[in-house]
Amino acid sequence: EDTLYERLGGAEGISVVVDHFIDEISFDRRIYPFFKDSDIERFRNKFSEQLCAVSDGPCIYSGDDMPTVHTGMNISETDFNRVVELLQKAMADSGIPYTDQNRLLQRLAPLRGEMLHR
Ligand code: HEM
Repeated sequence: EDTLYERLGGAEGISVVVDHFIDEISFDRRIYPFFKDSDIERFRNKFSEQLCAVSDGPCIYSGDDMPTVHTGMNISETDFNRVVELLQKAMADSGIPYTDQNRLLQRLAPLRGEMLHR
């Protein structure tokens, strides 16, 4: 059986999704302000690594933990839902099938409590 990582297209597939995701963020009036002073190359790198790791790919996440990263941002449910929507859009635009989109989102969902209202 394929791993979710393989179903997403491996490193190449994830890199396409993350490019689309960063594009979506940069055009989004609600979410862009959170990122305006961020090092986007670092974000690209660490977020890709995290997607690889949670989808059972050959990566070990080397970024900071989720509470540390998102503390001080005061992220609301609406902000969180919007980011999920942008990631969904990025996956759809990358040709990831709907069921695989949902599989990935299900694996990220448990992290929600680590970033809200901090
Ligand atoms: C499931 C949802 C999310 C995941 C898996 C996630 C994951 C990550 C990861 C892996 C990083 C990079 C960490 C590092 O540099 O070591 C990061 C950074 C960041 N995230 Fe999230 N994130 C999520 C939701 C959100 C939301 C909802 C917002 C804001 C609305 C947000 C705003 C940011 C910002 C601004 C950075 C850059 C921080 C910096 O400049 O140092 N994230 N996130």
